[in-house]
Amino acid sequence: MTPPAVPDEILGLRRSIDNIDAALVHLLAERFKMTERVGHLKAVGGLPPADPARDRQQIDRLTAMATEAGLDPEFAEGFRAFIVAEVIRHHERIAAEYAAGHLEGDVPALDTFA
Ligand SMILES: C=C(O[C@@H]1C=C(C(=O)O)C=C[C@H]1O)C(=O)O
Repeated sequence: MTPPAVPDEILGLRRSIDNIDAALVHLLAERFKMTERVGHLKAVGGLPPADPARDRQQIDRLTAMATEAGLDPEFAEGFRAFIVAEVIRHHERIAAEYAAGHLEGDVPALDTFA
């Protein structure tokens, strides 16, 4: 049996969902450019990849924002933790590259328009 046709309203909503997904991908790409540079600056400055105090601030801020926005704060925290875990992996790799002498002290310029 063929399923019923997808109603026009759902098709319209999907166009907006696609736009939002595109914005999320672009925002995440920009965020990773910032955190990549933070990773270089931390490695050169002798700072550890993870910063639990900064994490605490972000959890408190995002939990409040999510609650205010009507987004499940547990979901928001899971999403934040997922991204930060990936950032910390990047920072550990960058630090290891400096430690192995594969990177010198020149921190690559921030390229937000690439
Ligand atoms: C990017 C940083 O490094 C880590 C990653 C963070 C993030 O992705 O927001 C926040 C804190 C750190 O655990 C930072 O210290 O700002």
